[in-house]
Amino acid sequence: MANADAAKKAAGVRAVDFIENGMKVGLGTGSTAYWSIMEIGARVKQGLQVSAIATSIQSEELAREQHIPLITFSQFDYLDVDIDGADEVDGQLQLIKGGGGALLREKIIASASRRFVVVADEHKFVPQLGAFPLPVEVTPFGWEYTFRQLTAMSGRPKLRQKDGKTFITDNGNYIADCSFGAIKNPRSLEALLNAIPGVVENGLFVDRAHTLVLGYADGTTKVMNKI
Ligand SMILES: O=C[C@H](O)[C@H](O)[C@H](O)COP(=O)(O)O
Repeated sequence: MANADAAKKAAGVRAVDFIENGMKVGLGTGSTAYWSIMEIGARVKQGLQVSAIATSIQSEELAREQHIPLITFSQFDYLDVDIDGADEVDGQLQLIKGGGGALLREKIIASASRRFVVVADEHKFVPQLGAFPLPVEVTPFGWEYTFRQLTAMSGRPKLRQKDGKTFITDNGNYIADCSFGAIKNPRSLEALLNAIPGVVENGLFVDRAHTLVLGYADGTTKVMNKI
């Protein structure tokens, strides 16, 4: 296993220790959350009882393969724990997410969770957010106008492509990958972006994470809690 994968696996597996019997759980998206879903599946086979909701179609399919019982929003008021990855995380546990395009469902599920545990390899931990392009989910209707608004904010938006086509999110929207440079005030940028009518959501997760599990290439982990 490559070093980065070992670090992701270590974080993803360790985070599952926060799940107790009977809990309602949010399942994240991406190559780190993958390991959490696999570990939850393994523990379900050993008798752990959980019910879960996924942050993407991809993770939902993986959960089904792992025989993890799934629930819908009509079946719960809140989730006990959400375990999800990040593209960048700073010392205050503020995040950039959405590298896989799942940010909207991820933010709804993080918001519905009493405890949001972020899993990441050591390279995701940064002194300041902003080197990773900030994903912004926009409606296809009027996207060119919305992009002009993002450009006016110095966001330098790029329409995300995949396999030579425009990338479409699970919600039928586009992604603008933006470069704002170093993000000094994530809270205000998150709010300013969401004030643009064609913006559905953006990948800044401010004051949402409670716990960070960082994984290292040697298989060790470090747990940090929001102060
Ligand atoms: O949209 C994708 C999510 O926000 C992922 O959790 C994030 O991109 C991190 O993914 P990975 O663990 O694969 O680096």
